[in-house]
Amino acid sequence: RQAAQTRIEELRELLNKYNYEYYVLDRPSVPDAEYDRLMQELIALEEQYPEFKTKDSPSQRVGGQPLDAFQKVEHRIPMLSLANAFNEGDLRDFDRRVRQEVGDDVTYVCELKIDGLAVSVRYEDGYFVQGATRGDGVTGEDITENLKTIRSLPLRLKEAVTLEARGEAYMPKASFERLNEQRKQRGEELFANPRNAAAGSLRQLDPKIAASRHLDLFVYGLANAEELGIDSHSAALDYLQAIGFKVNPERRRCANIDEVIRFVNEWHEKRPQLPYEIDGIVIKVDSFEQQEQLGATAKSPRWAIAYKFPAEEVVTK
Ligand SMILES: Cc1ccc(Cn2cc(C(N)=O)ccc2=O)c(C)c1
Repeated sequence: RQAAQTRIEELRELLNKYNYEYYVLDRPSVPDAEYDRLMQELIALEEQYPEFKTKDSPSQRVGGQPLDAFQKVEHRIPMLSLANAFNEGDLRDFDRRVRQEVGDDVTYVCELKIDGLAVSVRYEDGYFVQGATRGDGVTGEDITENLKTIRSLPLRLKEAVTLEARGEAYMPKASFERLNEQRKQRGEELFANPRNAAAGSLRQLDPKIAASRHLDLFVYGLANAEELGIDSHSAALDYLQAIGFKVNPERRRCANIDEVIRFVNEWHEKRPQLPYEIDGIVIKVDSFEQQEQLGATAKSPRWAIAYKFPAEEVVTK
């Protein structure tokens, strides 16, 4: 019995590591069959010794019983929405307003705006405890069970830290094409785009359906960064990556708005090459002190803006 508990702990650590290598680093160190064999062993041992099953066990990712309804969740820190920019002039106006307030010594961070569903994920002592949709920014829906099926979401962080992260759950283009192909074969209604498919998948009460949709997640913010002594957005992103989250690598610190505009144009060009859809670029003032100085309107922060790409010309096949 003691041997079983030790073996279960060993398998749990090993499989969590393999998940991280495969889904976060995109660099598996073992063949899929090896992963599968070990997962089957863990599931069998947890069946035999349920008392040794823990909430960070990778066996929790295949989806449990369907829920009757989603519970409501109040976001301790509201999830703000971003004002939009549609052209270079809007970006220069944003930059002028920022520099009028905080002076010319300002650094921006540019990130790809993933076209998915904004979610909030809470961890206590390093363990994933709850995940919710954005909802209206203050009240969202508890989709913890569905988020557990996203393999790149760590069930346990590399540090025993209590935090709330924000991210975008999305469906990669390849998963979207495969899913619509399947639905077409079954004569079911097709999803219009990956964003709708991701939203529809996370709104399923049955987590086994969410698990079958191959969703993914990029984490892009830390709601309680300052509690953790972090002083800039770029430092928050590096920290999130270091403790085990999947953070989008195509981020860049820019010393001025001209560099921001170069980044925006570069990714407008390169957008079709990405394995996921983006609908623009998010630009944030990097320093939290300067973010504080700029503050927020009732709806959105004055220290960030979302540059929206024109809707991609859909080539109807
Ligand atoms: C049968 C089977 C098992 C696992 C996987 C994918 N995969 C692989 C690994 C791995 N190699 O470290 C880790 C997690 C995981 O989900 C596939 C595609 C098929």
